[in-house]
Amino acid sequence: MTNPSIAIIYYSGSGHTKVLADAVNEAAREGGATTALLHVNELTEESWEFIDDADALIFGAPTYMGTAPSAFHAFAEKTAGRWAVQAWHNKLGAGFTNAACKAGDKHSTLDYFSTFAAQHGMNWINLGLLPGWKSLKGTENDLNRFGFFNGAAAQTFSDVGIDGVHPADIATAAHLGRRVAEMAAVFSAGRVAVERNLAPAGA
Ligand SMILES: Cc1cc2nc3c(=O)[nH]c(=O)nc-3n(C[C@H](O)[C@H](O)[C@H](O)COP(=O)(O)O)c2cc1C
Repeated sequence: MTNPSIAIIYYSGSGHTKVLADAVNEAAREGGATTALLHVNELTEESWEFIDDADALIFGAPTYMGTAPSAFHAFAEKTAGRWAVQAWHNKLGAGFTNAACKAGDKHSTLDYFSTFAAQHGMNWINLGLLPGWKSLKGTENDLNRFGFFNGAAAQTFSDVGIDGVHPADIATAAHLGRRVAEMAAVFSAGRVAVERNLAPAGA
């Protein structure tokens, strides 16, 4: 059985979300996946081939004006031809976002990513973590410190550099990468097992 392949397709304006994308990518690799980290503005024919062949796509972008940035929407619109023939049907999908405010309408961006995946007939993998920082025992260093379920959500102050991305958010992003790698392996193995069961006896 081959390793599952995962494309991390992201946008980052000033580099904050790239730090999270790197964490997702590294964790997915450590989880046994073959990965490609792809900026939406730098997609080549090879990138598109990797995306089309991948078992899972992880979408990442900061939240701009309550949704993903226009560059990500431009990427999404370029996939309309694939949508028309459901070329990504049954791939796995997941997402992460980052914003300056604690809430910052990050929810809309994650919802948008999952809707985009649903339009393509993909299966959405959620974050799979209980919320952190929700009682007096919790701290801002908890995993999933903003209590999202649909994906990984981070907060980075607008006046800091890439060193200012919070370690708990980096760890939460890494969790998502590991989880998608694990789910992609389960899904690929399951597909092989189902196909074997469906094969005519003696085949
Ligand atoms: C045009 C624009 C719109 C933004 N809109 C939001 C927003 O709706 N909510 C929010 O909390 N932060 C917003 N921000 C802040 C960014 O989400 C934040 O600075 C983020 O860390 C940038 O990530 P990046 O360095 O990967 O581009 C906005 C920033 C820009 C440039």
